[in-house]
Amino acid sequence: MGFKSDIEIAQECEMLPITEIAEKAGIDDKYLEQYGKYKAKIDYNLLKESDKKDGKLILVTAINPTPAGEGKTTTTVGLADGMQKLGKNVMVALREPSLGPVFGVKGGAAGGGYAQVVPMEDINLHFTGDFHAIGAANNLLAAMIDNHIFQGNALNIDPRKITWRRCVDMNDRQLRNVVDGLGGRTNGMPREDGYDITVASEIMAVLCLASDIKDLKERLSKIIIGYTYGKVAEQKPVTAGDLHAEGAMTALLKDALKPNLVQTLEHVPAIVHGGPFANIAHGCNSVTATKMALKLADYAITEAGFGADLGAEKFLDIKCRMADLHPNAVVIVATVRALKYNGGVAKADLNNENLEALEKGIPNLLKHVSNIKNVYKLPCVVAINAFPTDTKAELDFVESKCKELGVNVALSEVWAKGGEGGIKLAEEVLRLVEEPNDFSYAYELEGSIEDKLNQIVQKVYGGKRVVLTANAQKQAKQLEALGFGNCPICVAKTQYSLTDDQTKLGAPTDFEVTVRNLKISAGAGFIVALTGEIMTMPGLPKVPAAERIDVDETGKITGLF
Ligand SMILES: Nc1ncnc2c1ncn2[C@@H]1O[C@H](COP(=O)(O)OP(=O)(O)O)[C@@H](O)[C@H]1O
Ligand SMILES: O=COP(=O)(O)O
Ligand SMILES: [Mg+2]
Repeated sequence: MGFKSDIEIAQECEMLPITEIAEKAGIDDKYLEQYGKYKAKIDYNLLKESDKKDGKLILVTAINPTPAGEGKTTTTVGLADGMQKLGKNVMVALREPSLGPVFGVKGGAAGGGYAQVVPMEDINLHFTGDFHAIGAANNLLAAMIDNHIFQGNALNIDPRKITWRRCVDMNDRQLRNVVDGLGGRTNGMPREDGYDITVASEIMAVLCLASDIKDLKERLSKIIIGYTYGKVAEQKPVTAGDLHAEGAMTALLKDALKPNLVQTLEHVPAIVHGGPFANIAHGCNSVTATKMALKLADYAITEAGFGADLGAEKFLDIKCRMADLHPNAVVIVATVRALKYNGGVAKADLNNENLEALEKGIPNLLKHVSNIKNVYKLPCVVAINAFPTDTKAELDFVESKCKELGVNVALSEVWAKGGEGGIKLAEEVLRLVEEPNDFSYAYELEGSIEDKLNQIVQKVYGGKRVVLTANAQKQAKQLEALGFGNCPICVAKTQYSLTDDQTKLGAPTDFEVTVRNLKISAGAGFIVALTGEIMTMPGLPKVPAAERIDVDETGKITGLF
């Protein structure tokens, strides 16, 4: 259809110097640490030293997506640009992209079309080095664990019960399960090990929840890396603090702890920080980034990954609860292609008009709308993110169906038109944020781990119950005995389905969700529940996006999208 690519549009942008963006955001120079002309870090002491009243908090989530994603980041940016066109003081808070999807299937995470944050190549690649720092801290701890064992194992760590894994920010299935420490006595102790993608590391979660260096160090020290020898009842958790690793890890992370400042194509200030995925981790940008945007602007727009059953559930039940955040409105992004996908259309046929499949996919949208309105008791609007491949009949059908069903809806054309295409959505959001709301969690923290999982499965996913495997039942008992029973739960689940089976699309009911593993992220303060076949190290597709990326002699990158 001859559209400019995301990177072409981004590279055409005449960015403002980041000092001007900081000034526009009201960030005093003393809090700004420039990383070149168009990026900077913000000292989190700005939060401690500002007494400005917080602005309104808007969450952007979505229906269950196709593998390409439905435009939450794009809508977040375009909505902010639309609000700016209406004269509002607005900022966005986004996650940093991971190299996994950049070189894999989804591509970058800086938005798309005329609704992007820039400089998109920097943001999608090394940015300011935060993910490299997280990887180094994660792997320093891993090295110190194996070294402790090699040097005599004074803490009596059972190598078969080490729960800490190495990490790398790449989709590399080859590293999911490895045996290391080979080569004989002087080269370590042979054991089974494995790598997670950096965004699934607990260090990422800790960085996204920590408020300052002191809090970060305390959280890192609490990380449980494994258990000692002995029967379950006798096993003692071993922490990063037991290994005296927290100081060096904090040193590696001291700059990564500061949020990054960039700008949208229309120069709205954007704070981009932290990047956990929402299927295998908690899926939200850092608390500090969100709180800074709230402190600096009258409207802070943020996104949580994948569909509302994942990112929004964790944003609301984990992040908002831990950080005492109170959202004022929710935008649920829906697309014609994702509705058809949920209506059973194969990926290859998503560009063909199909009103019947659209209708079949609507129940997925209705389930997410019902969750936001009735479980979390928040006002919401469905943003139909218009794609160039959508036909007018399809767009009109979705909009009229929503109206017929009493669903608040606005067409969003921010990908094609930038802020101009987000004005209608912005006007509706500005109305919604003024409505009082009775924000509630899907579950209270008191109660057993199984009970909390049941409430998530029944209320948010629409299923019948959770089933814990024998291994998970044992782990639940151990975690409750260790005093972690009242932690919130971060469910690791496929993003394509409300169930734990990625082939079950639409809005299934009467299903069970099987939890195969429960692990405490004691530094982050939540329990991770692995369901179905979900893995914490994705793999590359048959034709990785990496094959289409290049750079010319002038250093100009092409193919990033
Ligand atoms: N309206 C649209 N038309 C065409 N492409 C779009 C549109 N919205 C988003 N995209 C593209 O879809 C992909 C996913 O968008 P993104 O905003 O990252 O979604 P999410 O944050 O939900 O994963 C990106 O490549 C983006 O450029
Ligand atoms: O964790 C996933 O995030 P996106 O849905 O923004 O890709
Ligand atoms: Mg996104």
